[in-house]
Amino acid sequence: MVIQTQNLTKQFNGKGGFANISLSVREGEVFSFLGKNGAGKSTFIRTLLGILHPTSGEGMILGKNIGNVEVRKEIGYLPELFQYQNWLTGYELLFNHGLLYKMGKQDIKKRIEEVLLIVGLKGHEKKKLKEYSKGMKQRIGLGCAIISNPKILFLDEPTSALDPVGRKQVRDIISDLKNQGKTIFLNTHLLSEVELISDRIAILDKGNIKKVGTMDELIYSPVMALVENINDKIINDLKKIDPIVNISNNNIEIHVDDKTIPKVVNTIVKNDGLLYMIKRKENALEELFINTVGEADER
Ligand SMILES: Nc1ncnc2c1ncn2[C@@H]1O[C@H](COP(=O)(O)OP(=O)(O)OP(=O)(O)O)[C@@H](O)[C@H]1O
Repeated sequence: MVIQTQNLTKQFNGKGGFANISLSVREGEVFSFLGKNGAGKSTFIRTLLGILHPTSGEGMILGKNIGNVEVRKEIGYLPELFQYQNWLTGYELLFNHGLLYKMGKQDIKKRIEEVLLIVGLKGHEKKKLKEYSKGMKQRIGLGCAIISNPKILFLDEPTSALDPVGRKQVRDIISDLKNQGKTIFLNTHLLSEVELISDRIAILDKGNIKKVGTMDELIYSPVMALVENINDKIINDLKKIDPIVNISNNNIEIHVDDKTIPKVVNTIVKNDGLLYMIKRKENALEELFINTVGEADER
């Protein structure tokens, strides 16, 4: 486990923050923290980074207590709404971050070349940040987070302010970093992002963890079929595949894995059902999220 917490709590005069969080993050996984505004996501990351002092409980990163100076070198952090020094060039920003990590100048220069390729900004490094688009700024922010080639990356809402193209670019970089073996802890409230890149998810509500698991563990997303001529034979045969198959009007809702879908299709068609469409139900994560945290306003 690269990150481990035990009853970790951070509150501000007994309020806000998060409470009694016990979780483990495995090496090389993308772990997403999902929660509404004000759920406590940023406070959790800032506590793990040692920026905030915990109220109680324990946290370990790479086997050392949170806040340990040696461990900080192994951690990259992209804060939410990172403030860019617009008068600097991309190159200068990366260079300054290298200095913050106390890297040697030659090492920084070498690493900047690698980083520019990873974040797709090669050729743009001499431009001032004020000329960068939002997406480019977020990517140079990611570049700063990985300048020291850290083992763990904490990314706080890295895609929230971006358009779909910018989001995909950042998502692709996150996938590449995961493929390089980095462990990535991601804060987000964008459910679509979570579905696309996370290995495991924790849902946080008002400072408490409500659910943790893989997508498959958390979401049971049924397959929906639109069928005319539903008859007893179809119903009986489908019940043999899934005893709790749900049928209403022309809709069939059945719980099967992908490999079983052809069998469902075959059962419908061979019994004279007219199959117009079959697909897995969408928004399953959204449903789970809303059922877990409710629709009320933030605290
Ligand atoms: N320095 C602080 N002093 C007092 N309360 C704080 C402080 N920082 C955060 N809080 C409170 O702690 C709670 C969690 O805030 P936090 O910023 O961690 O949430 P979040 O899930 O990251 O939200 P967002 O998505 O809006 O960034 C909120 O109620 C917030 O008002």
